[in-house]
Formats: sequence, C-alpha cells, structure tokens
Amino acid sequence: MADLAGFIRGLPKAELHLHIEGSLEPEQMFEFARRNRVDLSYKSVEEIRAAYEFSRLQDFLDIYYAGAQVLLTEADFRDLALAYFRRAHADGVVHAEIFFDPQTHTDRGVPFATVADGLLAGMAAAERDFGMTSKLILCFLRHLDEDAAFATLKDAEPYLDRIEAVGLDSSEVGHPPSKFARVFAAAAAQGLKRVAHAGEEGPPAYVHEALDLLQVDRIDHGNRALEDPALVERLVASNMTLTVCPLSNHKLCVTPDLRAHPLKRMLALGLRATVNSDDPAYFGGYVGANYTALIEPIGLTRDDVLTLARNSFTGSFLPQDAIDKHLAAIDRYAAAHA
Ligand code: HPA
Ligand SMILES: [Zn+2]
Repeated sequence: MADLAGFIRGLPKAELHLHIEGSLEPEQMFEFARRNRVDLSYKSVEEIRAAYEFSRLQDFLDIYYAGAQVLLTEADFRDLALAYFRRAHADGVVHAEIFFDPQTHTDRGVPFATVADGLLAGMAAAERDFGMTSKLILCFLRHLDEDAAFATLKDAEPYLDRIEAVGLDSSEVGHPPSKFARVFAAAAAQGLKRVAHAGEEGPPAYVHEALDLLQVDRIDHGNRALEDPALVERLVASNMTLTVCPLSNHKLCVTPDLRAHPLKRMLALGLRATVNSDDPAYFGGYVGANYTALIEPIGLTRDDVLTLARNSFTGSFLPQDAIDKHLAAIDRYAAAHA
C-alpha cells in the first residue's frame, strides 16, 4: 500500500475538478485577512480546521463562501492559484482545469477583472515555474438566478479567449440544470465548453437534464447516476467523463463510509471516472490523497490507478496531440515502475 501511494504520487495526472477558492488553506486565510485588514471570526488555524465538520453540501458552502471574503486583490488570486499549483505539482499533477466562482467575488464588489487577471497570472507562473498547463472554467452559482448568470457571462466577455468552459456549482437540490439552459446555450454559442455538477446530492434526473438541456462535455461528481441503469448505459455509450471526488464525498456525507465508495463500481461499469480533490483545503487532501484514500477501503489497484490517470487526460479539454503525449508518459512511467 505504501508502494502504491508512492506510485500514485509520481504518476502524471490531470485534475479536472478543483474549485480554486476551495484550495484556500486556513494559514493563507489568516495571511490574506491580515494583509487586507479583513476581520475573521476565527481566532486560530486550529479553530478554523475544527469548524470543518459537515453533514451535507450546504454546511460546507456556508463556510466556503465566508472564507472567500478574505480574497480581495489581484495578488490574492494569483497567490491562491500559485499555491494550489505548487501543491498539485508535488502530487504529480501536470495539467489542471480549475473552477472559479466569479459571483462570490463580484457580489462583494471585487471586479471580475481582478479575479480573472489574478488567476491567469498564477496559471502563467505555474507554467513557467513547474511546466504545468491549465485551463479556467467559469462556474455559475446555481442558487442565484438566471439573470445573474447572464450578467456574469457578460462580465467574462473580454476574457472569453482565456476561459475554456462554463460550469455550474453551489447548492444542487432545488436548483436543477434546467434553470440555466438558456445561459449555457449562450455560452456554447460563444464557443465555450460546458460542465455541470450533477448527481452529487441531486437525483439522476439532474444528470439527464445536464446532458439534455446543458449539453455538457463532462459531469462533475455524477455519483447518483448509478441509481439509474439506463443513465449509466447512456453515460458509458457517450464516453462521458465523471469527475469524482472521494474525500469530498466522504466529508459531505455523500458516501459517509469510504468502503461504500462507488469508484471501483464505476470503472467496472465502463464509466470514464476520474479522481479529483474538489475543495482540498476543506476536505482534507489534494489529488494524491484522494487516490490513496481509496486503496484500502475499496481495494483500489495499480491497474485502477493507471486507468484513472489515463481517464484524467482523455477526459480533459486538451488537444488530442497533448492527450497522446501525456498517455505515452503514463505508459513510460508504468513500464519504469513495473
Ligand atoms: O462540491 C461542490 N458542490 C457544489 N458546489 C461546490 N462549490 C464548491 N465545491 C462544491
Ligand atoms: Zn465541486
């Protein structure tokens, strides 16, 4: 098991489900609060970590949006992104497609450009310093209304050449994909790819809606799709990528016991599942930890790990020649560590 953890760490991987605001570590939260003179209700890093006990998605979201209030300047967003890339690089991530939630910031008076310019600067620094490639995915907050999503898409117009896709996150139940069908169609017309959180807490019907009404290129989470055999068949037949997040599932009680985690079942069904960290600062681990957390509970094997890493590139938005290059690097790594 220790050997497999080492194998995982060195294995080239992509991360496809990472909320950059969810990589804000408590130490950084204090640092940004200090330099921006923002009052934190927490007195210590320990007190913050102790608050990270969640029994459902909304418990987490309330704390996650409060934490994001320390992010104010372009330098904050650059430093946040660069710190994530440094940790991901140490975990063998060579490519990351990162979510950001502009409305969490614009609704506090932080301009869209401050957020986007900072994140893009962090992405450029990661390419320069670590050779990592990355793409940006703009997420709409689904608890807000369609008009707010359209206003955010409008804010993004000057950046559309540097934004790969739109996504959909925040409180799932009660906010079905259908609410955003028109704004996703507008994003598609502007050349953006589409992803959506679906089937994390919401029913399989939301996954159907994401496919039918949002025309998504990937499903984020998708766990509850397993309740609907016809949906599973559809996802397999269309080679749909699922961005699964084991430690998130555990911490948010989607899968309270990791021994019941569906990842191996997903692979056995032929689903293109990937492993990702979601909000690593809140859920207890970066992408490597999300792989290793499943070794013992569900008997994740070296072959499973190789399949998951291959899926992470096949399911990415990289051009085919780059995907082929990364798949060849995985083959070389596997041969060298046979
Ligand atoms: O796991 C998540 N689900 C929904 N919204 C989110 N925003 C950050 N993380 C999440
Ligand atoms: Zn997520």
